[in-house]
Amino acid sequence: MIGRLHVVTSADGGLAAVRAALAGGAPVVQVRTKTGSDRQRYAFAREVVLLCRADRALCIVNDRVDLALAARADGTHVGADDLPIEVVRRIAGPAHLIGGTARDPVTAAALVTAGADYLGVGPAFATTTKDGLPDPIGPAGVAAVAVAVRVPVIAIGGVTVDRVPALRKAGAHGVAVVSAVSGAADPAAAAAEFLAALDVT
Ligand SMILES: Cc1ncc(COP(=O)(O)OP(=O)(O)O)c(N)n1
Ligand SMILES: Cc1nc(C(=O)O)sc1CCOP(=O)(O)O
Ligand SMILES: [Mg+2]
Repeated sequence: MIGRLHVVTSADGGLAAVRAALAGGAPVVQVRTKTGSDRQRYAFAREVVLLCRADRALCIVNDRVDLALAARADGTHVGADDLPIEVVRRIAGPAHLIGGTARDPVTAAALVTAGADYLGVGPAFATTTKDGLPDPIGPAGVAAVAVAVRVPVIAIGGVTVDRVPALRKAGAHGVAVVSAVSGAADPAAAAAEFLAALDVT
């Protein structure tokens, strides 16, 4: 089963935050880059893959299965504007982890049928990290998806340590966070606090 804490890299986040999050015990790091040349994005992803390997953590690349495969990452997370999950599966093969973004149960079920190994579900709460998101679905929206699928649900969007219990009660297997870890003054301590809240020791 995939890890319960997915630390997503921040737009301005470099390797220092990734190193610290891994030192704090993060089991999964998601490389989320939206700017830069493919060469730069590949180089960053590859560095994160190597850091994750050294700490026995998984590395997942957002949006781009080509970058994920080039960097030898463990998986790819795709959203509504990215390649369809069945295409990612065809390209990447059966061992590659594939996550999909779902905001409602119908979409969630379709993504699982298409081959998603886990779902990122949100925005659970309001966030300033990403523009253009729909209204937060809250723990109730996360629960609606969680009961509809049999793959792990990872809640994302405005997740803080204090909000973890409500999300776990809603059926979330885990959480994905950008600002609360990658943007924290002490990402190692922040990751460790999340893991404690998630009952991962
Ligand atoms: C775990 C997780 N869930 C959802 C998302 C959002 O992905 P996506 O829809 O591809 O949007 P961007 O992150 O690309 O803006 C995610 N990254 N991780
Ligand atoms: C990247 C992203 N995707 C979301 C979605 O709901 O699809 S919410 C989000 C931002 C999460 O950042 P933070 O932990 O700082 O709120
Ligand atoms: Mg994406």
